[in-house]
Amino acid sequence: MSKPQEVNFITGNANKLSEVRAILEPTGIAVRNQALDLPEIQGSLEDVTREKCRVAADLVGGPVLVEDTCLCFNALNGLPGPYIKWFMKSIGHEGLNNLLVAYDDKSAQAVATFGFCEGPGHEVLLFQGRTDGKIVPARGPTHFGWDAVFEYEGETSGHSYAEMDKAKKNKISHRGKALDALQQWMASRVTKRVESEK
Ligand SMILES: O=P(O)(O)OP(=O)(O)OP(=O)(O)OC[C@H]1O[C@@H](n2cnc3c(O)ncnc32)[C@H](O)[C@@H]1O
Ligand SMILES: [Mg+2]
Repeated sequence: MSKPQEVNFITGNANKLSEVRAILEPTGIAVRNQALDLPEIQGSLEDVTREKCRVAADLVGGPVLVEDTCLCFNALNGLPGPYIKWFMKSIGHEGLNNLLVAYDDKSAQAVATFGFCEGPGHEVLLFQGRTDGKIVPARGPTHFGWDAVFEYEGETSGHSYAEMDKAKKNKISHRGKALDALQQWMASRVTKRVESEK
């Protein structure tokens, strides 16, 4: 019998946690949580997550899952990117729109990069998901970060993330896509373990 699947998701963000639970738990992966304040270095999206994950594994002394979210404006060569949290805090939804006033190109990409690490000293594995959209004046509930100013650019475009119901957002979101990749990797790991136990 293979062990039940579980991840210890290290985040202080309750909205992220509830999306990760809603996406992973129906696939049979239980999600535990520890809210630790992890350092977020300057660097590429991948570097930020890799370092966050390495530190989390050291602090916890066991397997951890972390995630870092970026919002990249194409007209600004990818900025604010990993610094979106600080931009949101200091200039808010209106400020994010104002950053693009001088440009016709309002397109943006939401990027989630998850890092999984077995424990201290182990390699960090990355799982990334990207969703295209554009920056619009805020529409819909404003309780989760920049959800209200990110308009999804897919089949059901015309809706901001905040205007979508959760199931819909999770299906097409940067986070949903990254977790699909994580879940596939976890499933293949179980298959390998079962084979090796035969
Ligand atoms: O503890 P951690 O996991 O680091 O949680 P955090 O809130 O610090 O999150 P990040 O460092 O990844 O910063 C990303 C910022 O983007 C926001 N954010 C993350 N995912 C989002 C989503 O799906 N929709 C809207 N805003 C989001 C989040 O609230 C932060 O302000
Ligand atoms: Mg953070």
